[in-house]
Amino acid sequence: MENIGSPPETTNLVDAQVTRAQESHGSSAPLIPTSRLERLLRERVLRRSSKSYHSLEESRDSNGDLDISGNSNDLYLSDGDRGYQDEDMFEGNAFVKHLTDGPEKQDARVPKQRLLVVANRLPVSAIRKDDDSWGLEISVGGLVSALLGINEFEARWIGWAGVNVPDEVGQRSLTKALAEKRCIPVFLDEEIVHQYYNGYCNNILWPLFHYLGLPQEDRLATTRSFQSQFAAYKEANQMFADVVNAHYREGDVVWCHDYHLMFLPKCLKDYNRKMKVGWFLHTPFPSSEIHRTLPSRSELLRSVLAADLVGFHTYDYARHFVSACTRILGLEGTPDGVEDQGKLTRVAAFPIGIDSERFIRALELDVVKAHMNQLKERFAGRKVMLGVDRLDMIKGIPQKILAFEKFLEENPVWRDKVVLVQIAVPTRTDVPEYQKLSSQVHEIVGRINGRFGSLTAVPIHHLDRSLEFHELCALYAVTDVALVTSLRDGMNLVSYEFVACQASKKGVLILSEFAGAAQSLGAGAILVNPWNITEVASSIGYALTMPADEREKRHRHNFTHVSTHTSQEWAETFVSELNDTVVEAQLRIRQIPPLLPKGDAVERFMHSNNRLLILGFNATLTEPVDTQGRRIDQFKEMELKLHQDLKEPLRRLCEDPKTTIIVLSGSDRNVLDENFGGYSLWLAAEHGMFLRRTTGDWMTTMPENLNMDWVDSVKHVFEYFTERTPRSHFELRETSLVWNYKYADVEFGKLQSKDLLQHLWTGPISNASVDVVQGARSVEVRAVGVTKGAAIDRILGEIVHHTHVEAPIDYVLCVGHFLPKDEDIYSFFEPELPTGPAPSARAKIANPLNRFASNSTGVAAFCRKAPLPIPSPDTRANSFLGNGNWWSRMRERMTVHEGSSVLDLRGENYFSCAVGRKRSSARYLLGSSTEVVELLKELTACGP
Ligand SMILES: O=P(O)(O)OC[C@H]1O[C@H](O[C@H]2O[C@H](CO)[C@@H](O)[C@H](O)[C@H]2O)[C@H](O)[C@@H](O)[C@@H]1O
Ligand SMILES: O=c1ccn([C@@H]2O[C@H](COP(=O)(O)OP(=O)(O)O)[C@@H](O)[C@H]2O)c(=O)[nH]1
Repeated sequence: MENIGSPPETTNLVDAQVTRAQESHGSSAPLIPTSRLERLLRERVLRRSSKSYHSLEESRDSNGDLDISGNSNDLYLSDGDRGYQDEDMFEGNAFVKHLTDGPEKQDARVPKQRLLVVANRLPVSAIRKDDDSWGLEISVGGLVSALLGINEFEARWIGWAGVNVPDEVGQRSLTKALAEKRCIPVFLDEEIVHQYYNGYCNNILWPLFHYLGLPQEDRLATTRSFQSQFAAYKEANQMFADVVNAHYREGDVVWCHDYHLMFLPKCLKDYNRKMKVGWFLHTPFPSSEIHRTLPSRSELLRSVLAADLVGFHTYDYARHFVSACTRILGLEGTPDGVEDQGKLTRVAAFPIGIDSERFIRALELDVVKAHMNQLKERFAGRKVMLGVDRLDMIKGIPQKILAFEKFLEENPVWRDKVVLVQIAVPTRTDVPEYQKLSSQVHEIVGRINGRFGSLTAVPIHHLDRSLEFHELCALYAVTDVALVTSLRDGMNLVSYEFVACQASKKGVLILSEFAGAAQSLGAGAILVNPWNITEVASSIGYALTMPADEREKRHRHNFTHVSTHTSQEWAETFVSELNDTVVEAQLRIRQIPPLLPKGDAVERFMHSNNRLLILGFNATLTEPVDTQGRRIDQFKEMELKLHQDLKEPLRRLCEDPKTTIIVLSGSDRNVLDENFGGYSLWLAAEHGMFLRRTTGDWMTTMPENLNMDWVDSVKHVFEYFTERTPRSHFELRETSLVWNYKYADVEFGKLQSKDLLQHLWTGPISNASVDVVQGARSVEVRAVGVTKGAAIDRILGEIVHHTHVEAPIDYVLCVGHFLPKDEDIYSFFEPELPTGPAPSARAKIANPLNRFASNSTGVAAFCRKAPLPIPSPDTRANSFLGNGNWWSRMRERMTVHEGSSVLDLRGENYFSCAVGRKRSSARYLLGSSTEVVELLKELTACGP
């Protein structure tokens, strides 16, 4: 497994894993890996040692001797039904062996985890023989081949049997026949198959994901419109989900496969959010620029993101997916995956492999040897070149044949010394594009054979059918040069299988650089661009004449890879990562503060006598912005406007004599004046640097000697980057500057912000007393120590000074979408809060009395003895420089005054609440400003 970035440490999880590993392996050795990487390494070692033990055990015959013939693995599809040619495909196959064996025959030492594999296609396709009798044939394709290698789990396979079964009798009998193979059918009727499989899957998603673009929408035929095909796609996915839900048992792992089932993770999680759901894509995931052309682009991405773990064959595909989520959905891409409101979907690369042993063992079988002899005889005196592909436009079959033609054209001496055997397995034959391809290939092959063939031999042997397993192994083994020219290919297992069968011949692999396999077999193969016919033709010449020692070295390299990166390991790694991801997510959730208990907040508000509401502005009291896949209207969004629905409740709260409201914002005075000028409340602009009661004038709490000399040069840097970063902008405030790249291209914006920071640090602010505050998509430069938390003590002092306090403040609600730097405001009221992000602890503070709570004598500490003087500029400067002197002095002066206290706050009457954030040091969370509106409405309902 290759993570798309460096993984975080997960010690608790690791401990659990280690304990599990120790238990299951009976080891008492101290295994204390501290990171995910260490754990994976450790598990790999354990898996390998356990595997060699198991394989030794399994390959011993009854006499205890080693049996490498493979004959002990003889398998068949159904009792008394051993006549199908394809049953040989199951030869030595781990999954089918597992499918065939009952649980009682499994290894009793370690209970296996139940795995529900959900793929469009079952490993077997059904053929109806009679009303209630069925023949089962192995399905062809890389996905089936790979998954057949799994035997570590107690697996069930859920999928479509490739046949329409409209009648109940047939459905019942097929279900029964498949149950013996541990397969569970999803019955799709003809119309759904037409729209979902032929239509949306194979006519839209498949070409798009392979960079062939979208087909023209056919407006005249409703069955060929995106809309109806997408509707069928969703319907089919829901049908798969219904079957999964019916068979799911708590603790099962559900592994969804491929582009057919992108909607499935969401359907499953909607039904049961505790289900462990993984999704793996077997095709490439294209650049986000391609994916964004798809009309249902956002819905599909969001549905996939419902999974816990999302896997791809290569790092490139994973990167493209993350990039599509950031660019199209506006979500955060992290080194671990995609984050949405604190929920992380892990995204990683898990390159698939094959069950190499199965191929190696097969070569020892007499039947395979016999096939090899026949082939050698048939092609005696000629070098054999081989292509094995489904007849699919992504496989580049015409390009391959044209390159071969060019080679023959340019190298007449080879014309009777080489043959190209092309196995083109018919596939998706109901899709018109595939029908066209078939005619095109036949036409080219005919032309070339006519041109270079003789009475006794033709240069191209083209077969429009699949081969049985033993024939295929024999063909791989006698081949001199394999030719894989996919225009795009998720992985391409044919290249792996060829390598596995070449232990003695050490033939050459010519491999398209656009196949996922190029990442793993690129070192030993000759990589080509299949579109460059000249290059492929010359590579053919090079391969055919390659010296033996070079062939040997190249082969050894690839053989090592193929025999160590098996499908088994691939599946085990994915499932083990999925298990871990779920545990990690649970740990993460525990660290997220709970939602604000609104009822409690309202109830306590109602029973209090003097309430203080501290409210942020941006994203707290403004209209929510929907970035979920919609184009952001930058123009509208940049103009901060008070939420329409908030106007009335805010007005009523302001009229309440028992409630004081402060709007505390980073925005400048004008913005606050425009929005709140008509209300009776306190405004604290620029993080509290300016303060006014709306009935009075602005006061500046800014120290007179505050050095702002840096502003011009920072402004210069910000201007420079704004000019060079389309759709970024900057705000020049009186005490700070903010450069915002929220609307710019995410990745470019991030790069530019790194560059900008470097310019700042090495230039204008290198010696200035400033703080640089990085937001999710912004960089702000402020005078040092300016934070909302640092300002609140001064603000309170001013308010106390200007207000006639009849009863002590006994209720505080502090709500905002604040930057981490400004979250010090939350802890201002509870100094015993731990500084680290451990909000769960916050909810259960042992001492309900905070710093302002009554002391043992019942007298609050925050009381005024005498009128509070406005601090001098010097003392203000101290306050803003964050040394706390001013505050301590003020507190010293605020002792008992005629027996009444100014603030008497108990822990349970304090509600700090972060809006639209998951990671916060606030006690509670609210989802968005819409929920703030609801809350304030409920508070007004309490009446004055
Ligand atoms: O089921 P079909 O429509 O007949 O198609 C057969 C399979 O084709 C695709 O295979 C992919 O998976 C391979 C294994 O990961 C990979 O090596 C190859 O590059 C892919 O093309 C498809 O993704 C499967 O779902 C189909 O079953
Ligand atoms: O006559 C054939 C030809 C091919 N295959 C199998 O089909 C799979 C093709 O997988 P690949 O990943 O190369 O491409 P896909 O067809 O999945 O796109 C391989 O496992 C082949 O062994 C097969 O079973 N019978």
